[in-house]
Amino acid sequence: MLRLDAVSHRYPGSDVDALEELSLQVPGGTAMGLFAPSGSGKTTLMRIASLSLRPTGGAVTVAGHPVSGVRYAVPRSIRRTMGTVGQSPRAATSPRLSLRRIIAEPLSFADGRRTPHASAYTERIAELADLVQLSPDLLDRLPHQVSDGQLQRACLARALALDPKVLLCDEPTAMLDASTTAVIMRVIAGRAERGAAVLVASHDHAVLGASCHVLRPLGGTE
Ligand SMILES: Nc1ncnc2c1ncn2[C@@H]1O[C@H](COP(=O)(O)OP(=O)(O)OP(=O)(O)O)[C@@H](O)[C@H]1O
Repeated sequence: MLRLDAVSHRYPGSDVDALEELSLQVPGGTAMGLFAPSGSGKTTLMRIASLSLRPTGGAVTVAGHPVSGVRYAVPRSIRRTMGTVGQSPRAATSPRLSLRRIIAEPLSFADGRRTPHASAYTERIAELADLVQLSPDLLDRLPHQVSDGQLQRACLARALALDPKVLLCDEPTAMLDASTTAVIMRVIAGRAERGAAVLVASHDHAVLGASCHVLRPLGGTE
């Protein structure tokens, strides 16, 4: 479960809040769609929810653990239950890693390896590629050798590699065609059916409405 209580954020040097006292709760088994027009603070919120940005006010709780302390962290065991997908797969991947190694990243790091090690996870990578409908012949290509949609499928496979209990997606289908959008949103919604707390932010109401049980506007009431 993911919970945000009165979370606010003001960037240094700014005199307005990018995000103002937002509270929401995403229970396990729920896909919540957050309808968020451009500039409304969607990315700020998703960075806070994924613990990559410390809010200037309010509190975040992941799976019952309040996030706190100097490092603003949760125990590694909890951190590993969180998966994230961003809007730009190119910004989220190393250009030097094959898709196979990109998917192997969380599996490798969870096992204490310092670099992604695909050959140790052949079966799991094949299973994840199948889930996101990424054909096996693409797995040995580098990011510049595949389309944005194919790379985003690899990013989603990577986010699902450790079976996350919380899945956070910031505009996961921005710039993708309709068929890739449908696959990606179906897989994301399927994760909620398997018990995860899923939060998807998008400016596209139709995309959210087709896949999320709960829809709410950013800044609106729950
Ligand atoms: N690093 C930053 N420093 C100062 N202001 C920022 C910074 N990042 C974002 N902002 C401001 O915070 C507000 C919210 O930005 P955010 O990126 O969260 O919005 P968004 O809803 O994701 O928009 P978009 O869909 O256009 O990416 C905007 O007014 C933006 O200009």
